[in-house]
Amino acid sequence: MKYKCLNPIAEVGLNIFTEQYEKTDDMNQADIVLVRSAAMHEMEFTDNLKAIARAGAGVNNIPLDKCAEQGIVVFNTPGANANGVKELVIAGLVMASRDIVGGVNWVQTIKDETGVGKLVEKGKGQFAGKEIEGKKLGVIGLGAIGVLVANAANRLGMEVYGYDPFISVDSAWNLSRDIIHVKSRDDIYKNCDYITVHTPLVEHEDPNINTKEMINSDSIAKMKDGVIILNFARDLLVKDDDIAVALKSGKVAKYVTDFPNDKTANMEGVIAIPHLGASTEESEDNCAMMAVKQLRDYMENGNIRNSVNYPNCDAGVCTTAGRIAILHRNIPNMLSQFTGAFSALDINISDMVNKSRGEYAYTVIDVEASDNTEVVAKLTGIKGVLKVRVVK
Ligand SMILES: NC(=O)C1=CN([C@@H]2O[C@H](COP(=O)(O)OP(=O)(O)OC[C@H]3O[C@@H](n4cnc5c(N)ncnc54)[C@H](O)[C@@H]3O)[C@@H](O)[C@H]2O)C=CC1
Ligand SMILES: O=C(O)CCC(=O)C(=O)O
Repeated sequence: MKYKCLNPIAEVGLNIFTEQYEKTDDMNQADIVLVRSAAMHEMEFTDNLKAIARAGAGVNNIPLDKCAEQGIVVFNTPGANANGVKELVIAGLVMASRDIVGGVNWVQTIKDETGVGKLVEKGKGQFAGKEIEGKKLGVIGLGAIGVLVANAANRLGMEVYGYDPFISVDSAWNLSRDIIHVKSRDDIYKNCDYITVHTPLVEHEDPNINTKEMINSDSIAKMKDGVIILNFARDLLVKDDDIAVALKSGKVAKYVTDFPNDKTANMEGVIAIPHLGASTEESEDNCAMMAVKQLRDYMENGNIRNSVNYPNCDAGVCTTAGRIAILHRNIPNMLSQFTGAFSALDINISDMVNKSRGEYAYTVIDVEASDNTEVVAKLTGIKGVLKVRVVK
């Protein structure tokens, strides 16, 4: 089996591949792809491609529907880089409150003069700031990162407000009881001195689901004067032109972004970090290991864990002679056609697992026959079947 890495993937993860797996530079030869932030929307995928693993959380660089249509399972690695991002968000809170960046840059301008120590004591007043303790922080999106940020800020003495209409049970369990749970984004906007966004980028007509450009002139108008906004999620969550106006007027005191672009990189009042949230040894290792383990389980057993376009499915390890995995549409009458195809060829089904997610479904069938070439051809011809894999 061949794998291609579209971005550098930590060696400790790639080492989990056995000798059954071989690295390729040719996308057309790849059975599986590992990716971080590389843009995949314009790529064409061959029938050979079976799975893509995003070593990270955000999957907006991957065409999920196109992949699902081609029977390509897309995985991500939820939570594996959350601590790395949390730590940088805390740094962002402090950097936006104390002019650390301005001060450090200023020292570079005086470093060759004599009496630097005296100059520092004389000039440091221009970089004085505020403390974060006692201030109000609003966290929009209480997933793996948002929960860690909320709890850490709370431990640093901030009063933390959290908003997430789709919060998972796990996140709810992990959230400190001190976090003030609010029911609308507006409650965050009107109350908080600092606002940090930790949602995926979602474009949707329902404004409660949509996150694209959720920070815009309307939402900013509802915020406190001098608010500080942090964006370690995706640049398109914030409308750049609106933040520019708000920074100029002082309505927004600072905008900290991990996603500088042509506009924000040149904006006064912006602290621009070059997408370093997950760039730690630990996060990169965690993501790579999780991605490779999930890919191997899919390739070797047909199991799906942490997919973002197909249902999760655990069929365990196959103990019979053969295992066939079918990626198909979630429409009526599929299972009866599958079992009919096997019975027409007199093949006994030992076990079957069927799972669905939205428009797509996944069926794993264990059989007592070891040569399943004929039944695979039959299954492939069924309307609504997107891909058939012989796992064993
Ligand atoms: N700067 C960086 O290097 C990194 C950035 N990210 C970005 O951060 C985002 C969040 O990452 P994780 O916390 O790991 O993901 P996650 O999936 O654990 O959490 C996302 C949370 O957002 C919530 N959410 C979704 N739509 C919402 C809405 N309309 N309003 C409020 N909450 C909403 C979900 O319910 C979920 O709890 C990722 O999608 C990615 O874009 C993630 C990792 C690294
Ligand atoms: O791989 C990276 O460094 C980017 C991490 C990220 O943005 C994500 O996981 O969503």
